[in-house]
Amino acid sequence: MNQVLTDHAFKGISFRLAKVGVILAFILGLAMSSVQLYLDLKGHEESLESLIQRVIEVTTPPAARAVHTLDDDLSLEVVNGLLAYDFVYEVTIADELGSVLATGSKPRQVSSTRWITAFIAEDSRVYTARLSIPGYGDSVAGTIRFTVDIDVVLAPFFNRSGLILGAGMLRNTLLVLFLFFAFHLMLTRPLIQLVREMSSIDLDKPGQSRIKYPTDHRDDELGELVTTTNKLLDLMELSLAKRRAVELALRRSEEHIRQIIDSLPVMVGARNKEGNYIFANKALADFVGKTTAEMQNCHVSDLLTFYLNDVSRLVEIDCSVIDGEVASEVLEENFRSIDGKPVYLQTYIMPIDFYDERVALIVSTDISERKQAQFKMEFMAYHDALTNLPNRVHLVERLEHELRRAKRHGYHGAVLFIDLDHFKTINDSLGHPVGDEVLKQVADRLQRSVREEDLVARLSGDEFVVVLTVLDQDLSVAALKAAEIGEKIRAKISEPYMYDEMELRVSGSVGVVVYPDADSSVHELIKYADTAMYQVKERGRDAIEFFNTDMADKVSQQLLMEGDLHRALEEQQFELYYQPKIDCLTKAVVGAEALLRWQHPVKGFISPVDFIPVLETSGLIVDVGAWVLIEACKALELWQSKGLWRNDMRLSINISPRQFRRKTFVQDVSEALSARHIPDNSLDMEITEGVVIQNVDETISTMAQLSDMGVSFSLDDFGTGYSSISYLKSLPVSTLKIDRSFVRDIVEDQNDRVLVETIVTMGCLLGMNVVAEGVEDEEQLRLLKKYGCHSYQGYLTSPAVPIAQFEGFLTR
Ligand SMILES: Nc1nc2c(ncn2[C@@H]2O[C@H](COP(=O)(O)O[C@H]3[C@@H](O)[C@H](n4cnc5c(=O)[nH]c(N)nc54)O[C@@H]3COP(=O)(O)O)[C@@H](O)[C@H]2O)c(=O)[nH]1
Repeated sequence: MNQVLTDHAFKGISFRLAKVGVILAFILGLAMSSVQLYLDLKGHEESLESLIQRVIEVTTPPAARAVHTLDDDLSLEVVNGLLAYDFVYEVTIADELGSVLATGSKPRQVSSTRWITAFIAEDSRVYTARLSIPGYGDSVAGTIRFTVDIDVVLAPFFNRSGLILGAGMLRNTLLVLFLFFAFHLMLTRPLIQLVREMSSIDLDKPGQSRIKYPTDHRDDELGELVTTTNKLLDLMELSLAKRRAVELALRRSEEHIRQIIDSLPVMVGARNKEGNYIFANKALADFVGKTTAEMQNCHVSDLLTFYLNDVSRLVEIDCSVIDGEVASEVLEENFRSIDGKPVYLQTYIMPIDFYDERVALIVSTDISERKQAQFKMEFMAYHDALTNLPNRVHLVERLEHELRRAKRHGYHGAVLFIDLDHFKTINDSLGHPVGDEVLKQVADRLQRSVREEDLVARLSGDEFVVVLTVLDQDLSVAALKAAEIGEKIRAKISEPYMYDEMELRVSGSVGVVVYPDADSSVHELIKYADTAMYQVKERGRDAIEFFNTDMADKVSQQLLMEGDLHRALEEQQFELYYQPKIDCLTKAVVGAEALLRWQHPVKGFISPVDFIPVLETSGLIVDVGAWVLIEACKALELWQSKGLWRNDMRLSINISPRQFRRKTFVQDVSEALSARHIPDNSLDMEITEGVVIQNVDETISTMAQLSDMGVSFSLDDFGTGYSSISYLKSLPVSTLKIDRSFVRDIVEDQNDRVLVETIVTMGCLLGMNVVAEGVEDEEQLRLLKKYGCHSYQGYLTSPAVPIAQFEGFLTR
């Protein structure tokens, strides 16, 4: 403590002020003393000169006399007289010729001030006076010369100067001491007290600490300092309270944000450029099996051990995002969970400033379910749901690849088109589950019959395609091998199938085409194999047939027609003809069927029997069917406006299965109906059993929606297909149409008569209208009337005719 005080004393303001005072006093004292001494010195100089003058005045007359009289004694007396002065130490009297008459000297006094005298004046000074004798004019009789010791002359000056300087020093010293104590008492001590008090302030509670006023300093600057300091303490307390409140709010908000981030179902983390996690939310920590605290500073490579991609690449991406080389990155990350399941994350990486560091913010979402669904969809897009075999899309892609490969390497492969014979019978008689089981077993047998590098695909229903890749470089050897494998496949298909202890038998018709075949495309190859397969069917089924040139002609004709049909739609070569439907009893017109006609610009009229199947296979039937719908509505509006159409009449249009299955079909019909002012319930749609049995539930739903719009349904070609009462009951069908193949031979063929009668009875029992088509003569009509058939259409009354002709018919 004493040391501190001593330190304070010498470093304190009092000492420094005293020091400054002393230096100033010293400088001032020195300056004043110097002036005073200088003036003193000048005074002395003047006194000396007047003394010397007086000495010369007193001494020269006797000295002149002594020279004049050559009186040595007198001269000596004068010399001794001068030496009597304490400041004269050498005297010489000489005549006019310079001969010394008398001389004298005395030793110089020892003096400590002689060096000062030499410094401020000179050591000695020589005076010479001319000696002249009164009455002899100005003639010089001789000279008297004496040397003055200046130090002796200045001795009184030195004495007084010492006194002045000593007194000044003493005064200054006393002044310093006084100032030091005064400053110490009045300034340093109270300041030290203030410093002590300030050091003892509790900085956590500045408002509770008070600085005391030093005694007798309440109203001066120190008092002011204390008052200001106390106010400052209050302000500090206030700002501390505010800061604490802000900190608390910040902490709470941080906790809330943390809670929110932890509750997010997405994984949020932040990694620095070294790949260390500096933040992780709960979802992320859970994902890697750690706590959020444990995640801190963990390196990405230590955490993502079950990561299936390249971890070092992650760090590279982080760095490029942090350095701003890329704005952000979206990755799909692939993991394998502990139980071996694949886990997919979609991860966004973007830069953020996290405290004082720029890091990569990682936000990952688990997209495993979406990915699985996507894989499933991708699989479904390329595979058949029943057999899991590749579907048509897959087949086309793979065959394109194989075709290119075969052309490049100069070898041959083969496409086998397989269709099961009478498979429909199994489906119809034993039900779809049995049919499905057979199809699965066929798929299995096909796969077992070929190599792994070959492809087995299911096109639709009971149609399969096998691609035999890399058979041989020689065409005939390749064809032979294809025939052998085709035969093996056919034999395998013919083996019995077991279902619920039932033995089922199915055969297969196989069409084969060897590729590459000229410049045939994949679609052409499939078509060729399909054509060859049809050839087998026509020749009696359960065999193999290779595609040949006759078939090629047929196919190319079909392809040509496809092109013509595209143009026909664009160039409006189609026309609708109308065939009246007649009430069997009253012969009144009860409606009509709209039938499509095509007038080819070169080939003339082409039968729908030839072009409708091409429209179907090419998919053009959808656009053409839409055109038919619009044209029919237009006609209905016209007839309504002309008063030709009665409210109980219906116009039927044919709807192809492909058109009916369109997702937008209901909407297309709704738009077509609302675009025209047509009578309510005037449109009828003829659908075949093929439409219905593909998906009964969906068909019922579509039909129900259309029924709500006033559309009625007729089941076309009834009797040629499934003809099941079970689905007839559940369908909103109002009319059964007896196929013209049964009407044609009704007069001659007992079986057809029975069949037609059964259909009519069944229709009546179900409360449906029954229409017979293809009625060409009165006998057929008579029988139909007899069986209770409601109406008919046929050449007996009118074939399908152009609209103008039909309008004439309606008018009549
Ligand atoms: N999806 C669509 N299919 C359509 C459309 N227009 C016609 N078709 C279908 O084409 C097939 C052949 O039709 P078409 O050559 O027009 O034959 C129809 C009649 O002309 C014919 N018919 C009518 N009366 C007689 C007759 O007394 N004798 C006889 N030999 N033939 C006759 O029958 C056909 C009507 O068939 P259906 O539709 O089953 O009532 C045919 O399958 C049409 O369906 C279309 O726009 N879309």
